[in-house]
Amino acid sequence: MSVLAIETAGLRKTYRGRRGRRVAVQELDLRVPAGGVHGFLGPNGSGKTTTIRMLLGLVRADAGTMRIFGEPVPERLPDVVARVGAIVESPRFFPAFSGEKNLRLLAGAIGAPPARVGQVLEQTGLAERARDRYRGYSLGMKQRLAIAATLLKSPDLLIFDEPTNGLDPAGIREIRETMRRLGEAGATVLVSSHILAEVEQVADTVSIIGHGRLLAEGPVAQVIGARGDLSVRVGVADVDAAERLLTAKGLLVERDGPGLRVRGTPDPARITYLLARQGLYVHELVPLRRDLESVFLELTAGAGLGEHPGSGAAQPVPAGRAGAAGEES
Ligand SMILES: Nc1ncnc2c1ncn2[C@@H]1O[C@H](COP(=O)(O)OP(=O)(O)OP(=O)(O)O)[C@@H](O)[C@H]1O
Repeated sequence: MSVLAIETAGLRKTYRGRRGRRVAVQELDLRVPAGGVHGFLGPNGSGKTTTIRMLLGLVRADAGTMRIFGEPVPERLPDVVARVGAIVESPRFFPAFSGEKNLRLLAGAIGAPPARVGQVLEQTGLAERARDRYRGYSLGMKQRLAIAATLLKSPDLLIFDEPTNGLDPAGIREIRETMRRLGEAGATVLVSSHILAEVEQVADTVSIIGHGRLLAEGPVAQVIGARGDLSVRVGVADVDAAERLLTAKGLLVERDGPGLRVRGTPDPARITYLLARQGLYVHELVPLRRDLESVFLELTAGAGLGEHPGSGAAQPVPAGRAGAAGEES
């Protein structure tokens, strides 16, 4: 079996403050395969940042073990740190210098070859604006420059904590494309987020946490597919007759607006056949798949997270994505 990029077992962290103890991470077993993009998902306050900070040796764990590329951390962090690039907080750049000059200075400071600067500017899509001053950059460009900076030392593992916070849709798309390129080039990208729509399109695998515990993990398709059935939306003129007929044939049918919804992963071909045989012709037949957003809501609600105000678990499904019901496959 190949070595995992990140592996934690029984990880636990409790903060002690004036208002008592707060369990941030509990018995967390995280497994991030090497290569590709891994979404680390959970509502606000579910323990993502704490986990990342423990992995990077910025916060001490109370219990459990952690490995990066098979090396126990924080003990062996000095041995693996050269293979890890992370953006946990916004890095500082000189506003009056260009993006390129900022990266040259940084490359010199960390001993990265100067030729690397041009490469990382290309990788993050900043080459065209490389000579512009940093202070004129959009938020998305600033964030991409931060990613470029972490790429200078050619890390095998990149850790991004909520990298799209505060970005507009164009900025979000740029970051997403950058992550996808890095994952495809063979790096492991761990990206934390509470906004699933952003991660679903780019992640190969995901871990979903709530209250510091792992709720689900695996390839995106598997995490979605393992939970619940697929359904088919059926548009037909005589809805009553179609409903009676399909129900009589043992299908799970319910009304869905002007049409019907057939649940239980039915075969669309069988639906058209049954209806057409009785002269009921289908004018719409849409297989609907669940998306990660609905799985996430279900999981976090099940963990008692769904009703927390501001928990992020109750993120409204963005316009144009009607959750489980609205995604065409
Ligand atoms: N330094 C700290 N002292 C006390 N409590 C903390 C500290 N840092 C985090 N916490 C608490 O630990 C819990 C987990 O927080 P954490 O920041 O790890 O979650 P998160 O999933 O990254 O959330 P977000 O998406 O909001 O960043 C929260 O309840 C938070 O209030």
